[in-house]
Amino acid sequence: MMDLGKVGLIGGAGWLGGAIAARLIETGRLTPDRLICSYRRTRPDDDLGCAWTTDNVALAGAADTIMLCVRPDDWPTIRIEAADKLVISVMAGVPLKQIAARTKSRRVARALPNAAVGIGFGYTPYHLASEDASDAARIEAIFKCGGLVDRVLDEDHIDYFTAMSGSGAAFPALLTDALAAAAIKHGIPETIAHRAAQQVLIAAGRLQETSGDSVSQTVQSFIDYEGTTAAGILAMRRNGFDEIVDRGLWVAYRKALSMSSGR
Ligand SMILES: NC(=O)C1=CN([C@@H]2O[C@H](COP(=O)(O)OP(=O)(O)OC[C@H]3O[C@@H](n4cnc5c(N)ncnc54)[C@H](OP(=O)(O)O)[C@@H]3O)[C@@H](O)[C@H]2O)C=CC1
Ligand SMILES: O=C(O)[C@@H]1CCC=N1
Repeated sequence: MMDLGKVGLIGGAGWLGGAIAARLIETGRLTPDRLICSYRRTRPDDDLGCAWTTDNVALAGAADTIMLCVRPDDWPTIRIEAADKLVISVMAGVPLKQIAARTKSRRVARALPNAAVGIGFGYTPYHLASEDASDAARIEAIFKCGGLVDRVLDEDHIDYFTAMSGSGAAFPALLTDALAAAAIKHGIPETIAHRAAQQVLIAAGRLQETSGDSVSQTVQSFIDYEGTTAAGILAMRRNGFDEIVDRGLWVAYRKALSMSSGR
């Protein structure tokens, strides 16, 4: 197993930073003495056993790999020097050139996990500025603790994935909520409608995982059946379902691009 050295998470007390920290320890990928996390206001009451600090400069000095897990709005307040260290940002929108300029590191990467990394079902695309194979292996070793990982060669694709897979359960939940709302409108009691819709969502993920089919094949097999589901799918598509999803992701992607001051 690759030795990751010391890993420092700036913003390790947050939603995503906390999920990554917990996963690194729970899977045994890092021993607690190899993990340093920083917080701003409140030290989390956790049982990870890692070191906690409010001093990001000290964290950057002690860590071999530094992960930036603060909100894009807080990025301007982070002043660290990290020459020769691997710096991985999970921040939405902040471009690599800004991260390299601010940290003085040439070993910079962007990764875009989603919150499901905390339960090992995340998806993390990453983009690395250099061709350094050992840095790529290091990034993959970190994020494979939390699910699937892919390298993308175009930084713009990280911004697109910020909107798409970065939203994690949000868009499937949105569809599920719409299913429940439609059933409620039809007169089905609220608790039953939500219970039914939620079970459909959970089963969809599990079936997809075990069937070996792609989602396109799943949709097509229902269309080919030519029953009630096919009628519903075709009506949703005729009414702009695909265009609405495409438009929503485009707006979220543009929002990601707008989240950094320097672009
Ligand atoms: N949540 C998600 O699913 C995803 C998030 N991201 C990205 O990950 C980043 C973090 O998001 P998320 O975890 O949701 O946000 P949170 O607000 O939950 O966490 C951010 C954390 O950073 C802390 N923080 C801010 N400034 C500092 C500082 N100077 N030193 C130490 N800690 C600091 C905050 O502390 P305090 O509470 O005290 O302000 C907070 O605990 C964002 O850039 C986001 O775009 C990317 C993909 C998915
Ligand atoms: O909603 C957000 O801004 C964060 C970043 C990517 C996914 N969630």
